[in-house]
Amino acid sequence: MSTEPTILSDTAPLDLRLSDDELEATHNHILQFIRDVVDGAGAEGAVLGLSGGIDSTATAYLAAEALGKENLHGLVMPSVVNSDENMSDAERVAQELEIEYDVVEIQPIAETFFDTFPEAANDRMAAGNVYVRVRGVLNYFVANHENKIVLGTGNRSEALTGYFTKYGDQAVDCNPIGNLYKQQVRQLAAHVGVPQDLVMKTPSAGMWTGQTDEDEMGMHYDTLDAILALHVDGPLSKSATMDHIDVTGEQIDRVVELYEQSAHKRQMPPAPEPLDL
Ligand SMILES: Nc1ncnc2c1ncn2[C@@H]1O[C@H](COP(=O)(O)OP(=O)(O)OC[C@H]2O[C@@H]([n+]3cccc(C(=O)O)c3)[C@H](O)[C@@H]2O)[C@@H](O)[C@H]1O
Ligand SMILES: Nc1ncnc2c1ncn2[C@@H]1O[C@H](COP(=O)(O)OP(=O)(O)OP(=O)(O)O)[C@@H](O)[C@H]1O
Ligand SMILES: [Mg+2]
Repeated sequence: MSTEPTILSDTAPLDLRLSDDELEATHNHILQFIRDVVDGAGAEGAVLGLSGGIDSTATAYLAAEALGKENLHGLVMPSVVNSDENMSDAERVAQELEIEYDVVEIQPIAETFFDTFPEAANDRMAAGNVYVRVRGVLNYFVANHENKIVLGTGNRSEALTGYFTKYGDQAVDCNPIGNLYKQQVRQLAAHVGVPQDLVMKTPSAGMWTGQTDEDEMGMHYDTLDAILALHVDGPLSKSATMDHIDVTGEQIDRVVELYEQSAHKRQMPPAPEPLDL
């Protein structure tokens, strides 16, 4: 088992960290994946949004290594709901990696949407999703122009719970860390040299002031990861899961509910079956 000491919380019900060999194999697999997607698209590199959070930071480190720093373009896109700390961390990541980056203030763009439907502008979720979707449009604006692909930063924990904005941060060409639970994203990030303060930063979708993933989902990522790995992805029944790890039936039910309610986000938009006319 890998020895990084600070990836797991003290109360983590399950240690999902990869062994050193598994971690290095995963690292190389993701580097190759990024190169394959870019080459397969005939593209000249990649664009990604930098939020100062661990998912985009880890993805940026991996992509800079896979593609070369000159082929990665970062967009830092602040609005009134983003903390200055996160935005300066995002710039710090770009500067540390020596990649090209732009800071694009998206508040005026979002305000145009809010002015169009003022009655929706005070709806925290609807308005928050506007920020997320505006970022997606800008990522593709730059990518189209520069013959680059858009790198997603989604991880497995988010994908299985639907914890992303449909056609927002999920509007991407690939998700290099998409098979890693959050705990494993932190582990891989530390492994590729991401500074420790970013590795252990509190996750936030940055859709409204003070939002954190764990408050909104109602549980710590280490608990979520454990239930996903054993019960949603894995074969253990609810009772067997409760026998194995220190989680409640309510927590398991909540995760299953998130998983089932978000099925539509993991599929292409459905259409009626063709009629046999
Ligand atoms: N059964 C169904 N079949 C087909 N479509 C269905 C549907 N149920 C809802 N929908 C559609 O989906 C829409 C709701 O989905 P959506 O628009 O995504 O919005 P929603 O899931 O309500 O909100 C997004 C969630 O993702 C979180 N998030 C967003 C962005 C980034 C991050 C992060 O971690 O950084 C987290 C955010 O905090 C929030 O909890 C509905 O308005 C409807 O259009
Ligand atoms: N202000 C922002 N500027 C640029 N990109 C952003 C911004 N906010 C979010 N994003 C993009 O949206 C993605 C999804 O956000 P998400 O919060 O899930 O990831 P994160 O911020 O990288 O990590 P964490 O989940 O730990 O906060 C980010 O990884 C980033 O690519
Ligand atoms: Mg974030």
